[in-house]
Amino acid sequence: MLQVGVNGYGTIGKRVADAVRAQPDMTIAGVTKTSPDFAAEGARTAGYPLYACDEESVDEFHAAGLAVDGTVGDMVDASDVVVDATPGGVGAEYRPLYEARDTPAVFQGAEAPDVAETSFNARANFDDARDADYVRVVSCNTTGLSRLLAPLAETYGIEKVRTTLVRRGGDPTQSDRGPINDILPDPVEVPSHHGPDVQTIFPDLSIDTLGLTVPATLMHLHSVNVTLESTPDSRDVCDLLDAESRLFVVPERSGIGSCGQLREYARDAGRPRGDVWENCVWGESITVEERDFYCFQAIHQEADVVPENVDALRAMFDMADAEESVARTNAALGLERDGDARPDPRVAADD
Ligand SMILES: NC(=O)C1=CN([C@@H]2O[C@H](COP(=O)(O)OP(=O)(O)OC[C@H]3O[C@@H](n4cnc5c(N)ncnc54)[C@H](OP(=O)(O)O)[C@@H]3O)[C@@H](O)[C@H]2O)C=CC1
Ligand SMILES: O=C(OP(=O)(O)O)[C@H](O)COP(=O)(O)O
Repeated sequence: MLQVGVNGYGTIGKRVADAVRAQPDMTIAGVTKTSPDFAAEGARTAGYPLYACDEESVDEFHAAGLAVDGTVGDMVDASDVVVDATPGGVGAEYRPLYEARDTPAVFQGAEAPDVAETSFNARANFDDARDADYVRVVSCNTTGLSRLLAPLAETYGIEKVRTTLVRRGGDPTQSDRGPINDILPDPVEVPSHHGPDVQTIFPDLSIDTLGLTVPATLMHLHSVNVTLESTPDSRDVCDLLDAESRLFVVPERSGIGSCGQLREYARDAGRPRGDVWENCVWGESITVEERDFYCFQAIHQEADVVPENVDALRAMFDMADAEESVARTNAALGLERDGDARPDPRVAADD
């Protein structure tokens, strides 16, 4: 069993911890918190060994009646590998501590790419992380784009990608973020940072991205145009995408027309926290005109990178190949095609 420590038990860290614990070949050695709040209590209730970020906060945890097993360094000592899910930039500050203890680590998307030996997406470049000590799982938006572009590139070839990313203003817990009544070019520079980030996965890809931020917390929504190197039929592309385990091609007959309905669909299916681990590509939006492919896809920012972190661990420790790891992760999470009885996207509402 691979012993995994999670440094930073926030939005991503707590989900990664639960996903790791669900796997047959890895377990949680511990999680860290800076403050003894409800999430720290939740970690204790979940049965995770809990560590404070430093000696000062150990006292705070004890004063709050929460037992801790030590500090971050103690957790690293108890771990074969750390998933660092601290806020952007903090992970890079921790890398020397991981190195000093000879402990590999997985970093997240807000870290600069050079925090790690390679950036990672299970569908696109699993093998690049094989035997690496430091790996960075790309951001939720970059993960979503990589999953969509990989099958298109392999099957049809890609000449150029143009994408507008409608970004959620914050996560549901982030009441200090916004906007609350506005629409922002964000970042205002063109291209946005997402294109270069996708190029950390597909180095030779020609891609332009624009970002804007809206008052929503549910999901990001991408408007995608890809100029292909061949001229497939829209139905063939729909079938190609539908065959991908982490792409949910939303069928017309499902009546799902919004991000809110996607999240409700996940809650109805009993998904933990109502998480949507897959990209959600609206089937009706999949259109090919000559060599131009178009679609809308929604990305649940709190969830899509979670299975990717699990696969990154397997790649680093050579525990499975890409196909086997993705299948194992999906099965353990309940992200399987048959398991969630998702309707066939090719069956229209009036068929
Ligand atoms: N939220 C999102 O939409 C997505 C985020 N990511 C990436 O994941 C990473 C984490 O983001 P997210 O989970 O949203 O962030 P959160 O703010 O939700 O969680 C960060 C966690 O790190 C802890 N922390 C803060 N400072 C330290 C420190 N010095 N030492 C140890 N722990 C610390 C916090 O502890 P405490 O709570 O006690 O303060 C908190 O538990 C970022 O790189 C982000 O870009 C990737 C995809 C999507
Ligand atoms: O951490 C994230 O968003 P945030 O930095 O806006 O909180 C998500 O991964 C999205 O980031 P991105 O829009 O820079 O890809």
